[in-house]
Amino acid sequence: MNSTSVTLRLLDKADKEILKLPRAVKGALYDFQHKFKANPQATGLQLKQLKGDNRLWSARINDDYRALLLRLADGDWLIVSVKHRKEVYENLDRLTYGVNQITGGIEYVDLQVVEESVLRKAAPPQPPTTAPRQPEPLFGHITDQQLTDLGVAEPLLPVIRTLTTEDQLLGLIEYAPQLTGEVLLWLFDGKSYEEVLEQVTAPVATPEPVDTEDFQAAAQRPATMVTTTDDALREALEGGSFGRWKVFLHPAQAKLVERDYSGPARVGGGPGTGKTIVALHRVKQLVDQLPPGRTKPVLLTTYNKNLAADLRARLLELGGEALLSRVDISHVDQLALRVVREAEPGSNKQTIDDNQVLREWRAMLDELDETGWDAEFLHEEWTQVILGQAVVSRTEYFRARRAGRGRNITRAERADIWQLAEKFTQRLDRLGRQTWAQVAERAARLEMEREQRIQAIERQRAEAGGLDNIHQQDGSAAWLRYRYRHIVVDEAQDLRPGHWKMLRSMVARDRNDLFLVGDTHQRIYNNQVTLGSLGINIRGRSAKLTLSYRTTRQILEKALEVLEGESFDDLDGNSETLAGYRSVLSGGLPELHPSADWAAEREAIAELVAAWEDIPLEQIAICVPTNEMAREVAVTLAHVGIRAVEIGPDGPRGGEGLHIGTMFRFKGLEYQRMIIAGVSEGLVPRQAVLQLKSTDALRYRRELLRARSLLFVAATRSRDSLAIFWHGAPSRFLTPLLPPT
Ligand SMILES: Nc1ncnc2c1ncn2[C@@H]1O[C@H](COP(=O)(O)OP(=O)(O)OP(=O)(O)O)[C@@H](O)[C@H]1O
Repeated sequence: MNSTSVTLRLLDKADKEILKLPRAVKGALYDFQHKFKANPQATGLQLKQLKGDNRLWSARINDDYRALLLRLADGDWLIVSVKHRKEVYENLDRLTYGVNQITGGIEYVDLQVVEESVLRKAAPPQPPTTAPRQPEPLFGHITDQQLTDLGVAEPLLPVIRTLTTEDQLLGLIEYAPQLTGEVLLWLFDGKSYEEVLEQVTAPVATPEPVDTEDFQAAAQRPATMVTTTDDALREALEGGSFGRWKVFLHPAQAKLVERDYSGPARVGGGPGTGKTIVALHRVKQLVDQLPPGRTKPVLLTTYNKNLAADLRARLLELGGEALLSRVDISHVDQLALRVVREAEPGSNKQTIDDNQVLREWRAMLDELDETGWDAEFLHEEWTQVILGQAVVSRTEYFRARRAGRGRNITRAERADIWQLAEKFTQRLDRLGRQTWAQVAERAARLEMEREQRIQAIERQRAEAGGLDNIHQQDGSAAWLRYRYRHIVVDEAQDLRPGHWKMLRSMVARDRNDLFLVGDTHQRIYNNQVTLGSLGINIRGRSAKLTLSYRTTRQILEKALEVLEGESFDDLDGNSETLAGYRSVLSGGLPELHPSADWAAEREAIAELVAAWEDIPLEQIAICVPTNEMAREVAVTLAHVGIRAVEIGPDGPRGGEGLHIGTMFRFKGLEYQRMIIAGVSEGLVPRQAVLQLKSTDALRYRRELLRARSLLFVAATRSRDSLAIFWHGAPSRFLTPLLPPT
């Protein structure tokens, strides 16, 4: 057989089995796959068909272990399992495989293994006290036909019928195909057949009719989660660093990554559903389709520096230096600043953050002895209405829309605000400072002008029958063209209107131009936009991910309660929900820790962290409402010898230790264990927000929503466990989590 024509793939879940193998066997498996690809018929491999089956084969890894392989076609093999020699032939009739009729993906089930796993989780027999009650089957209300229609693997139906406890169900799910697990858990959580069909099954169903005998076609479908790359297999064998996300995309994720979009596309979805993962794979997909070159035609951007650094690290993991060399990774403010500096090379203005801007507003109001307006209000009005709508004159400001701004203002008040805003702009200019909102708006204007020049050149070129007119080019003599071929945006919910206008003008309006991922439930910077009005039309190209890979079901349920009663948008003026949002991960309920006062709360936190001896410190994070509280917790921890590093705007400030910071800092991050501290009334939300209730009802609602979203973001950073601390009265947001009084 020709060695180059042999493909060897590894089925999802087989890699999990492999991770558990003894070290020596892993090494042998690595050698095995090389030998197999070179020549499956080599005598040492003892490749043989299993009795009574035309597709299942076994091959020798070493003296004791065998690989079980499906022969998909000539020279096309799929490893479905690795087993001890003795177990291969014992329960042959219990090994089943097939093509799922709904997803069209290949599924492999070892009934023996599933049943053992269910049994391990079964409750020990109870001593006969009173007449034992027959436990209710978990899925008595659903027919076999319904389960198969939902995509449950048929061979598992008899075992599913025996399930009576959640533990048994979790035992089954560990070894069942992915979709079976998702469907069963969602039904177990009380969702109806129709809901599951719509939210779990339909998104992964294959549109074309499935030929269940065509294994080769099935292997190509996203629902068959396989890896063929050597690197991925090697990493799996080495354990530890193996990132499953690099290889086994969920079919719903894969569809979004691979699709050809006729224009801008958007992917939403709750925390931990893999939006960032999808964005990274999308970048790779786009680069793979470009001709080779030395430029960076793809932009990957996100909200802040810390997150951009994280994207860079993950993209490097996914595609190595070759991929990185074609991608510009910048956070969106940095990008805007670059554009502004390019246009004003001599300028050395200092760019200041929101806190500094507010201090400047206050200082100015004090100097003017102006008590009629508060700094926060003026800052927002200036940023969102004046800068946000590029208002340049008093007359324009009189006409400007103030939707969503809360209290109405009279004409006289508008005149007053305009005057203060002008004074403020002059003051910043005089001080040699600018705000990030100003930078974003300037960058947007510059890029829009640039785009107009490009379009004018293109028009002229078209008129001249495709010939270039050198005089139309940039002063630098470089060809003036769009900065990027494709733009991918993470954390899209927090970008400002100026950012969007800038990005829109940086890429030609073409297929696959913009790809945005984000979750408006996690919006924490009050930058609500309607993309359509900013020239970004996502209609018909919007999708949602629903399966969380990070947060356990128990934490997810509680985190969602924090948001109850609020409504959210889809970045385009319509509403969006987290319907279908779920997890197949299971763990403990969030722990609740009340204390009498702040000092006692800090002691309690230190005590809990000290008890987590076996957890690496970098896998633990504590988030608190204010920077000062972060410092105070760090001091208390230091007293008991626990090192903490603060997360600043650019990420952790050096050194090793657990991470500590305000809730804002945890956007986009994840930890094994998470502590949210200081969740007291008056701190979450801040007292100042509560005071708005009587003065500015709309702003009050907006700030309340933002505070909820912050808590939601914090709560969904944890993979395994979440502990919530407070002192005095608990935050009003915790009410649904507290036991009824
Ligand atoms: N297909 C997958 N296989 C394995 N792990 C995955 C997969 N997709 C995502 N994950 C893991 O789930 C976690 C969350 O993924 P990611 O950060 O992309 O989610 P997100 O939707 O961007 O979250 P957030 O909105 O909270 O920032 C990560 O640890 C990631 O590695």
